[in-house]
Amino acid sequence: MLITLAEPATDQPVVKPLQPAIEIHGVTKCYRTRTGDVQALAGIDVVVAAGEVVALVGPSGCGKSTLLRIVAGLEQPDTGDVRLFGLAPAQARREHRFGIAFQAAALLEWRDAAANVALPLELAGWPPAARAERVAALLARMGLSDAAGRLPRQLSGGMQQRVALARALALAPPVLLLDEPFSALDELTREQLQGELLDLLATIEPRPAVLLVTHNLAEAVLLADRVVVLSRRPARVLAEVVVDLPHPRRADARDDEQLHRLVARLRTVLRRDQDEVMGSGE
Ligand SMILES: Nc1ncnc2c1ncn2[C@@H]1O[C@H](COP(=O)(O)OP(=O)(O)OP(=O)(O)O)[C@@H](O)[C@H]1O
Repeated sequence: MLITLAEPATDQPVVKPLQPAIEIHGVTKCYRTRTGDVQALAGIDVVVAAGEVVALVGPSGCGKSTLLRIVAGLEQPDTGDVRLFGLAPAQARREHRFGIAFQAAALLEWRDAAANVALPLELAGWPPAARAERVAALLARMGLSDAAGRLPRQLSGGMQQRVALARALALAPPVLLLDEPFSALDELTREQLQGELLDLLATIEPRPAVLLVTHNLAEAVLLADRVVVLSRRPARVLAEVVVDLPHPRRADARDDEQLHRLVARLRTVLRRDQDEVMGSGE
């Protein structure tokens, strides 16, 4: 079944069909700390097409979240340029061009599930009746209708992440930024949510472009159309691997031999990078 989570927004400019969803060009970032400079990103170029799912993988601390935060306009790059459908991140945020979800669901603890999902709609000035209808549809889509009135602390970790995803999707953004959305969950719940995200992406029309940060290689391959492999810090792009598993994908594709082969390929790229560092005596 195809569902339309996209509400016709009156003030949303038309998106040109061939325009990339996300363009990251020559982005560098250095954090200045009391104990010295931390060079996080060393010239990153990544382009994500409309409707494409791209996973960013790399060693712990290499700069994946930094890059995602720069795309979201939460950090400024030192050099380089980021555009979402041609807009700078701050403008893209004002125009509700992206939704974002993090590892910790980051829900407002005093608001129930429905009110958390409603937040972006409130900020965008939706009238109460339209808001309520939209929130009910989103909660139903995430299997959370019975939990609408519960506070975050009354929800399991998986349910909290579902609420966070529903909130990120509330304004039907054409871009979804996901930073380790499932990594705080136990393995079974994580697999369950991966399956739900696959279903969601297969049924949302039009499909949003997704930039997904994960350190889990199997998750990257299962969910993404393309995996961008970042090096150890300062991060640069080591490889881009196209995931040619068929669509629509189901969660049981995780047992697919082709998936395992792709994971092995990613691991080889990362290991080679690691070995270079060891070889250089660092
Ligand atoms: N605000 C900050 N100030 C100083 N250093 C920072 C800041 N944010 C991140 N860093 C440093 O920048 C580097 C990249 O961090 P980042 O969180 O982007 O990596 P990551 O690849 O997402 O890590 P992980 O996989 O462990 O989540 C790390 O060395 C981190 O300690």
